[in-house]
Amino acid sequence: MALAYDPLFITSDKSPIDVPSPPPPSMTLTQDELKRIAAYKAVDFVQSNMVLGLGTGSTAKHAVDRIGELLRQGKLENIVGIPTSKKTQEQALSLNIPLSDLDAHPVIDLSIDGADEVDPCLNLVKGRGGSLLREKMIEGASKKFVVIVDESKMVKHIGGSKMALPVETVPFCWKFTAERLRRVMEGYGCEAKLRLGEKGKAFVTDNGNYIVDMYLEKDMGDLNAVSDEILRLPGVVEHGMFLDMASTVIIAGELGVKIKNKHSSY
Ligand SMILES: O=C[C@H](O)[C@H](O)[C@H](O)COP(=O)(O)O
Repeated sequence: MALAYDPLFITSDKSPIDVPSPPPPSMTLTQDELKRIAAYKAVDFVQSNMVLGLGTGSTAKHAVDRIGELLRQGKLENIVGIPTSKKTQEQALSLNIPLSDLDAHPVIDLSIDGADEVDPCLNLVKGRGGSLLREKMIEGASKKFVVIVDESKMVKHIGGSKMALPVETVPFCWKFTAERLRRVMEGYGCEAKLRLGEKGKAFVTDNGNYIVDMYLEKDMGDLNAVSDEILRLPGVVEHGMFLDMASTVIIAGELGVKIKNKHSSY
């Protein structure tokens, strides 16, 4: 379905316009509508003949829907999608988006995906939906990585939402790994909890692993140092901090759409 929304304005970090006049009260949008606006804007970057990383989650779902719609209408041609999860794979197949994988396409033109947190340097937290490993592999292999969020995802620092920073771990002795993780991050007031899925059992990722969610009280400061320490733990597969990976972040808010590009000052 076409989006019946004409953004009141679009600002980018190349534009000096940052504080537009507020929309009329009747324009109040739901969080899902904001996600869809950001997603549709990102799909403007898609061109025919591209290899695309297809993200996972409630925001990326709108982008995948839109790509399927444009393919069906013949406005896009010869697209190859690389899905970041089994769920996105199913969605893309249902929309007849041709699919492949990183083995066949080790370089991706453009990936579009949501995020759980975005900090002022465009570092991200991802994986609250459980798909961080495939996302990191695919988005890390992308020439351009466009992140789509509603404004609620913007934080002052990573972990700032006080919600989970996910870490994918092997199931073998997960408690041991969770405790090692907690110790690595205890200086930031960290709690580590196994993510639970259906019927109170451990949530299992697409890769057959578990997720330990880290809840932080304080700013971690040097994210690269913390990342290195986490990745050095043998039971850890990957964590949900996506550092210096996003090229562009599209933020949809009540007052319009804002586009932030990597390495710009704002
Ligand atoms: O594991 C899930 C992914 O990293 C999602 O991209 C992230 O959680 C954002 O999801 P949503 O768009 O549903 O907020």
